[in-house]
Amino acid sequence: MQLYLVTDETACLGRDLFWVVEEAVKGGVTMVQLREKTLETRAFVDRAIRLKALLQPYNVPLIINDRVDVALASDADGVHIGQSDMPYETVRALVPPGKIIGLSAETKEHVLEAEDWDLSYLALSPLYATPSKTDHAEPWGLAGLQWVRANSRHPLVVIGGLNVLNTAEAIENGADGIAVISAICSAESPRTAAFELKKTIQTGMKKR
Ligand SMILES: Cc1ncc(COP(=O)(O)OP(=O)(O)O)c(N)n1
Ligand SMILES: Cc1nc(C(=O)O)sc1CCOP(=O)(O)O
Ligand SMILES: [Mg+2]
Repeated sequence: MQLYLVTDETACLGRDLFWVVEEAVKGGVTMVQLREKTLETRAFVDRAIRLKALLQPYNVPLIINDRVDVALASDADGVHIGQSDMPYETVRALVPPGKIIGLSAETKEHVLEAEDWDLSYLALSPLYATPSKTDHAEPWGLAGLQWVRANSRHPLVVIGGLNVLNTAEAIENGADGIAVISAICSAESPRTAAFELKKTIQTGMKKR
């Protein structure tokens, strides 16, 4: 989850979502989340199955946002849940061992509660304000990220407003990975954008 692409068809500037994802993976994306907030269930499952087939040859895991049923139906690699989604304990009971479970943390209480849970990663939600998700919580900022790093045992992903200019500071302050929509989906070349982000992450890692 060093470079985690979250999909949003509306951010793809009219280009095919599968093309954008494959270009991004060729550029260095290491995990992909299918995030569909309006798609009906059957179309969501179909899209997940198609995306899984696309990602498999690259060994890039597919995560499904919100919907454990869609993750199971498509044999995705995992699920991402937020604070208004299915509770962690229920997800843990439904998802087979070995699958990825990621959780959004919006507050310090969420971070501390998650210490007892078997998570693959914790996402700081959001690091910075972003127009890509208008109902997001109060941004953590770098001071918040430092607090989470000091108080969480989980791998940390930051999401919200990440781009090539602020990725290094996030990594140097404790993030293990970044998750993005617009920095890749809306880039002229999703492949080049992913390549540049990945390079910045790796440079940031060497500095901590
Ligand atoms: C990697 C990652 N982090 C955070 C979120 C947001 O999840 P959530 O708060 O449940 O909001 P929605 O994305 O469902 O609108 C995410 N999807 N992925
Ligand atoms: C999907 C999502 N979740 C967020 C959260 O705060 O939990 S912010 C976000 C959108 C991130 O898009 P961009 O990279 O374009 O800022
Ligand atoms: Mg959600």
